[in-house]
Amino acid sequence: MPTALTHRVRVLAPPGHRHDEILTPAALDFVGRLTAAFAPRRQELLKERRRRLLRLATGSQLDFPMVTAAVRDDPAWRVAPPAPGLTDRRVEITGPPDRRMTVNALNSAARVWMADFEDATAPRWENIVGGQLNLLDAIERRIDFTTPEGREYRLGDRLATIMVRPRGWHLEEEHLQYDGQPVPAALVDFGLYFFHCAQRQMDAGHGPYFYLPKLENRYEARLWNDIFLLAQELLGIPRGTIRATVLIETITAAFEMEEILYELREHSAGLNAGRWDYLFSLIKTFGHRSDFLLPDRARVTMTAPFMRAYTELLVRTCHKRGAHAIGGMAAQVPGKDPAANEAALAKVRLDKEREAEDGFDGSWVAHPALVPLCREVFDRVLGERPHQLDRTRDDVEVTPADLLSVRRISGPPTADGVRTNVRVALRYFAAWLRGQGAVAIDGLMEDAATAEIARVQIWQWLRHRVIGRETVDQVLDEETDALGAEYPWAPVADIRALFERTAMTGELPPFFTTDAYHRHLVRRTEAGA
Ligand SMILES: CC(=O)SCCNC(=O)CCNC(=O)[C@H](O)C(C)(C)COP(=O)(O)OP(=O)(O)OC[C@H]1O[C@@H](n2cnc3c(N)ncnc32)[C@H](O)[C@@H]1OP(=O)(O)O
Ligand SMILES: O=CC(=O)O
Ligand SMILES: [Mg+2]
Repeated sequence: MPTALTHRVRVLAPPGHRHDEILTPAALDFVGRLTAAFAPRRQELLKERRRRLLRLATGSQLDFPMVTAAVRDDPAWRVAPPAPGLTDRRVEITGPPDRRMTVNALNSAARVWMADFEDATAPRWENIVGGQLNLLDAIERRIDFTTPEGREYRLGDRLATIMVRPRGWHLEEEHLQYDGQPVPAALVDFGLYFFHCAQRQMDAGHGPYFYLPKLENRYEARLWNDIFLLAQELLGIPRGTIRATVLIETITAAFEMEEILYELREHSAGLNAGRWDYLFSLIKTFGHRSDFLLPDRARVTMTAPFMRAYTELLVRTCHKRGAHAIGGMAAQVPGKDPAANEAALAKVRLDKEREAEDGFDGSWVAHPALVPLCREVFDRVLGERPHQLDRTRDDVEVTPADLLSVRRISGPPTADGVRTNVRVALRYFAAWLRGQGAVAIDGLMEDAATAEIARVQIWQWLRHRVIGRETVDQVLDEETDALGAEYPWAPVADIRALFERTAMTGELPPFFTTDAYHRHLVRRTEAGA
């Protein structure tokens, strides 16, 4: 590599156990190079996000872009063929890369494990560096451990393929700075993993594989592609080794699915239907419009016409281009009560059956106990085939109006719906501030995406006066008290203030995570390593 940039990259955090194995001068230099090359473009794209949001708020219409019609109409291009370990993706488990869950996920019999630095991780510095260490240790097969209670965690023989999801473009990593500015969090997560594990993964017969979250348009996909090209070049890894599945989880990206595949075509591993952020994005983008008023979250299911339009278009687009279409996350997780458990499994089964029948090539589960269920459902449809890319879904025709036909399921929120959103948001915030990015609340998996829905729904209902401020204040009082009683450790005043700032203000803050990160998770030291 050319001259080192190490002196321009600084770690502003107290040294942690084994952090020096991840934050090596060479790894920091690599992240610094990516930052130098791409941070300005990221800034520009974030500005464009804000400009577009404003245009959409002031009457501009969403449509499939005219300027890229030639890309959509050209029948010739295809994405790269599936890379080793990514041909058969019928079951994918997701979760944060904490040590115990890393072993459990890899052993879960899922084909793929999405190691998540994003929706399922609260971005405390220890979680970020610790997650990288766990990945490295797992790939090196030195992660086995025994708990003080004598429980053994050992990697088995057949492990899931690892795909890493870095944080989204909106987040920054305050504990790592380049020329005195925080490094884009996405480049920290991508860069450290790629630096340490790309070659190791190739030696083990796989490769450096990623999930890319919260993209809003084709330019953001192009940015990732350029990052991949430079990263491969800097480390002497053959061009086209990286593979990435893009989550279609913003309403604007849904209008550019084909273009996103095109931009990433030599590194593409298909698209995933990230339903929770998709709903969040829809409310955030059109929250000011009364025709986008949504009812209780529990009523907005995947069978709503606009959600079906989105998933059908995703399968059609992927298969037209030889790319895998991966289904999303049913939120139900197994619990201790047998009846509730049975009901949860039945709901997950229905969800996976619909996806498999629609043509998806595999889907996500949130818990190891759901792996057999998802596999069984996809086995039934796929049989011996590794995927169903041959199902081209030429029957599907989706118009912009179909993607935006929210009005067809509208209706007023119920008292239960209001309480559930307040309760979930407060409880999730408590977990997140404590360093846990995914939790089970009342039998449902909650993570950053679902918590975002909870708080923006309250904002939207207040904005359109379908609920009154007094109602929310009263529920908030009750639920804050309940939280304090149940979790005496929780900083209830901070949590309540976070809710008020992100759900009860005139102007909707784009993400609760950016606010909460800066106020509560940053522990910067000026005299770091
Ligand atoms: C919108 C989206 O982006 S979805 C994707 C992001 N979200 C996620 O990835 C959430 C993933 N799931 C989870 O984090 C967890 O399942 C939770 C938090 C919802 C529930 O976790 P728990 O309360 O620990 O569940 P439970 O007690 O039933 O776990 C039983 C065992 O399964 C393990 N386990 C549960 N979920 C997972 C998982 N996703 N990956 C690996 N292991 C898991 C637990 O670690 C525990 O292991 P142990 O017996 O060795 O201690
Ligand atoms: O990341 C997945 C989602 O549903 O959001
Ligand atoms: Mg998401």
